[in-house]
Amino acid sequence: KILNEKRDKLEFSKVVCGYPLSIFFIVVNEFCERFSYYGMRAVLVLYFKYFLRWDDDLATSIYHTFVALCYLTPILGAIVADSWLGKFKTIIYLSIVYAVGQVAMAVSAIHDITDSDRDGTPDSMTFHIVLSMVGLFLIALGTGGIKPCVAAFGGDQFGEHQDRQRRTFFSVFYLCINGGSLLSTIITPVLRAQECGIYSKQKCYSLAFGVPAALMVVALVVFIIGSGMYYKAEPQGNIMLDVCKCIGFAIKNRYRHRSKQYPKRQHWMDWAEEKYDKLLIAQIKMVLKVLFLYIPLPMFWTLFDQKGSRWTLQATTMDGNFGALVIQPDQMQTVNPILILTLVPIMDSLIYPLIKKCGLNFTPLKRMTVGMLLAAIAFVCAALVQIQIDKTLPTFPSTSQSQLKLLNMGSNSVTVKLPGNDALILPAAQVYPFINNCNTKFTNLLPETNDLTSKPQEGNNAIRFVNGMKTAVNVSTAAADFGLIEPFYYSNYSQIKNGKATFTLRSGSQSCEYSTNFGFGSSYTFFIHSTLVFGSNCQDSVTAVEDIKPNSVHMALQIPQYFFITAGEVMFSVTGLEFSYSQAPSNMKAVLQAGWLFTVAIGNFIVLIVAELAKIPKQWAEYVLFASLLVAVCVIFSIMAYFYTYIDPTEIEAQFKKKINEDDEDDKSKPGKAEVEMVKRDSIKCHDEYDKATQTKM
Ligand SMILES: CC(C)C[C@H](NC(=O)[C@@H](N)Cc1ccccc1)C(=O)O
Repeated sequence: KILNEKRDKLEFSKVVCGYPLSIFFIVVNEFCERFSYYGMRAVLVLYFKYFLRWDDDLATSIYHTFVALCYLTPILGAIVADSWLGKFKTIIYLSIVYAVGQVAMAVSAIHDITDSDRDGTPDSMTFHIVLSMVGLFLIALGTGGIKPCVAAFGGDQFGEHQDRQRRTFFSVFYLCINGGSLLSTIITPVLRAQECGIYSKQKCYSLAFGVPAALMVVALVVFIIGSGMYYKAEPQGNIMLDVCKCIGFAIKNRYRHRSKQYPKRQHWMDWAEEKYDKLLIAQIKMVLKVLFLYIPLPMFWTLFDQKGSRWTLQATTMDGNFGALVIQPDQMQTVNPILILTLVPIMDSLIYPLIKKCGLNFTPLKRMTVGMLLAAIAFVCAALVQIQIDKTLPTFPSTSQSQLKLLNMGSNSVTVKLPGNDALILPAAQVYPFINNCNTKFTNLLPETNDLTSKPQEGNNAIRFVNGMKTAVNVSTAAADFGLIEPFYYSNYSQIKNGKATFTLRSGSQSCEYSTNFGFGSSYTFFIHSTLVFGSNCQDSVTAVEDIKPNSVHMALQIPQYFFITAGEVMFSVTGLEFSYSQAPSNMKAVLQAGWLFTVAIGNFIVLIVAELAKIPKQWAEYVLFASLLVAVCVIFSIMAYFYTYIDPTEIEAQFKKKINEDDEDDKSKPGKAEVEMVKRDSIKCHDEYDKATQTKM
């Protein structure tokens, strides 16, 4: 039967350069699917915030819940595939669900549908919220459900002696994931920035969701085109139910025979032998061994997934000016897929063969251990960068202090005497920041509200104007309106992006322009002199007073941490994907892929919990804490890995099946008591063969 299976696999698809042609359809499907997923994800928070008008907290919570759900649903997909529909049908049905979800998202983002008064804003937000939540649920079900199936289905296309090709397939598969995600994270934000609409023009979220929806349909069509070439392993009944029942029986039976009079068995699962097939017991042992090894793995993902949160926040306090190119903080994340696209081929064709040539046996579990260490190094790099950033941050008043800023609006310097302080000379048009304890009282000072207590967000610059003229002045730019500023009063802060900004100062029908350049994360108070003459150049009549310095640590300093985390990802994730396939019994390939993805979900939950619980005041210390935790987990993992013995599930299954066939034949000729004895003998023999097949250690 096994030999037939092997022959079948090769007969199903044409072979090109030693690879089954069917693989082409699977990797193209993965490319389009990841484009669809990451493209939609790239604009999701902005959609929540600006289209559905949710606040930051709600938008972030729903976003993380959605991501976590996408890594929990693989379990569902895997059970359906391995026990009921088979991988092929599961991929088809869940891809349809997925595409419907993406279309629902695109439709939910058409503001014209409920904009009956045609003012550009939806009139029934409930419609858009409900439709988008249904859409997200279907997407989570679809993307998570097919994820373990597509990888395992790809692995299934290879024959038993195509280990090398199968390893290369998993690398190419990973390249496609990152190629798709890289393209979409660049393209969909551009689509979102377009304006579209029937009655009124608004930011085009429907297009930003519509293109990923179209790509998901393409993914489905490509997968169906390959249909005739795939090797489709049949599902073997409700395997998960059998597994649970078998484990339950083994535990119960062990408990019933807990007294010392009963001889011990090699493995606690052997207590299921009275009722269950030896092959099933052996398969469960294989799965449990791998799942046990997975226990420390979520810690890697905990660090890995902070790229999107902590590291992006770190980038907002850095300078993204790369000469001709200005990088926004969230665009730094694209460094990860770019590095994947370069590192995977380098590792596969250079580093791993070189290590092999040096006579070192760089086994999958060793690679994963090194991957974890590299991720820890990435966090040490992040901590070092953070220390540099902290040195450039302004000092803000603590909770027991207050800050006073004195601005000399006159044209001469003045002497200021503050209670309990020496007199100071304040030059014209200058600000003097003064931090004092709250119990010091100042009188006769202009009350100032809404001053900054932290660096401006997202690399923006916080700008305000102080009017030193005797007439009210209106100030505006293309990006912000500061409104009418009364004489000797100040405007609120407005957020201005980096680059050149031109401000128009207007009084009645007269106006003049003032231009200046901004970096990232600065704050300025622009003081309008009393001497300003409208109609002339007002460049010399406005003084920029720097409240907070622009970010001076360059974003390029984040590249080493991205390099190490991505090198770690290549060693850990690409290897783990293949390891989960190769160590799984034939009827539980998708289930083990889902187990692997489950470690990603747990890692994401740990990020949420740690972010809430561990309120470490210094960000660099938090990075060091995470790095240390991963090193500790890595030590535990390497010990566990040392005791792990690699198996060849196909060989073990073949031996068991052979024995069962022989037993069947013997059954016909030797019924009765002799048969029981022989099964016992064979069982011992099978265990010996199992042991022989599991010789290689870490
Ligand atoms: C976490 C998943 C198991 C692995 C995989 N993700 C990646 O390969 C990331 N490098 C992709 C990426 C793209 C853009 C920004 C950050 C990460 C997956 O999605 O299957």
